[in-house]
Amino acid sequence: MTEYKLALVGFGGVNRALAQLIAERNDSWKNELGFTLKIVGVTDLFLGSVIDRDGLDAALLANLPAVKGAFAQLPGGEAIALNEAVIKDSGADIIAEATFTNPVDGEPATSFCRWALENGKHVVTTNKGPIALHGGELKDLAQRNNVAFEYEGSVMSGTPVIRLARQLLAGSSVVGFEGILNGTSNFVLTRMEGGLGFAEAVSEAQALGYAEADPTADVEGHDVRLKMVILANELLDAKLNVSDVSCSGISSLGLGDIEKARQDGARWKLIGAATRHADGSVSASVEPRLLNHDHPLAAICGATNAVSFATDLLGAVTVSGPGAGRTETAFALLSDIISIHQSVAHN
Ligand SMILES: NC(=O)C1=CN([C@@H]2O[C@H](COP(=O)(O)OP(=O)(O)OC[C@H]3O[C@@H](n4cnc5c(N)ncnc54)[C@H](O)[C@@H]3O)[C@@H](O)[C@H]2O)C=CC1
Ligand SMILES: N[C@@H](CC=O)C(=O)O
Repeated sequence: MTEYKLALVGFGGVNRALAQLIAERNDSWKNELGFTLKIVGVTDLFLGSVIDRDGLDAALLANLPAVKGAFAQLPGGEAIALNEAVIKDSGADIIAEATFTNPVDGEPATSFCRWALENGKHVVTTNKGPIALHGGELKDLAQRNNVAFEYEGSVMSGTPVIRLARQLLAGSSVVGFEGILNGTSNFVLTRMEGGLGFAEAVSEAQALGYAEADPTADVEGHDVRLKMVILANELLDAKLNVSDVSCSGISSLGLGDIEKARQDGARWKLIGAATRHADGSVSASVEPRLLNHDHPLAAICGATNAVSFATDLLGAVTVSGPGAGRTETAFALLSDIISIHQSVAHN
């Protein structure tokens, strides 16, 4: 039976939910997936760090109080985040990176990924910064070190949209896509349709674990802009930088705009769209759009996301599913680990 040793970098909503899944389901994964997971290290700026090469108790970790320096309560634990030691010296085969997304330079997560890959460890991450800003370099580094760099959760949380489009739409010539790619802003717009104020709706999204550490990234479209770069570079063979994607968010929409749209039989949605042109160039944008009720994306409500791929051979192929959520995003990390297991087994 294969057992992968896992180190968790960042222990907020997503990696804590992964620890919970491991606590609840590791035994059943033996038969269902052909492997089990052992957590050998965890590190977090707020909670501190802990390493145990024999394996940490996943249930204990998942239920640890979220108080500063909490890992110091555990045998061998420290109140400070020894990120480098956990990544390089815990004996992990796989690093699950889920620290905050930095939309400016992707740090410190990009350095965490580099350390892991250079040291021969697979990386699974839900963090958009390293991929959107340094994806090419990290993919090359992974290849040179013969390890995997997987990031399914970086777009549409647990909905497997990257792998689906890359693998199952291969050969269908994807020429563009448009979608609702931020759970928080879609949730906020939906709650505002119910009469809730903007600020209250953002607070709810934060409490539910959907929002970024700084929710400005959600409501101003910056988060979708990173996702557009990731998807366009992955699927349209684009070489987009963040600054190539025009971007405006939903913060200027008030309850009056939402109500007016309702009376007109329409809905405001934050839409990311990308197109490959005849000369091979790709353009992409993020902006609020007024969609009539018969538009396929108009019915997508709450933290649900959807993306519609325009293909040469099939026409539009639309996928919808969770766009945010702790457990949903932890599932994306699991799906990355499954993919690593399948390629290890295949090779
Ligand atoms: N929550 C969601 O629905 C989704 C989240 N993501 C991405 O997944 C990542 C994690 O998300 P959450 O767990 O919700 O965020 P979170 O804010 O709950 O957790 C992030 C954790 O990283 C820790 N951290 C920050 N800087 C650090 C450093 N230098 N060293 C070690 N730890 C550090 C923080 O203390 C915090 O506990 C983010 O990049 C987010 O954008 C992606 C898809 C969906
Ligand atoms: N804050 C993001 C989380 C997933 O990327 C969102 O709301 O979509």
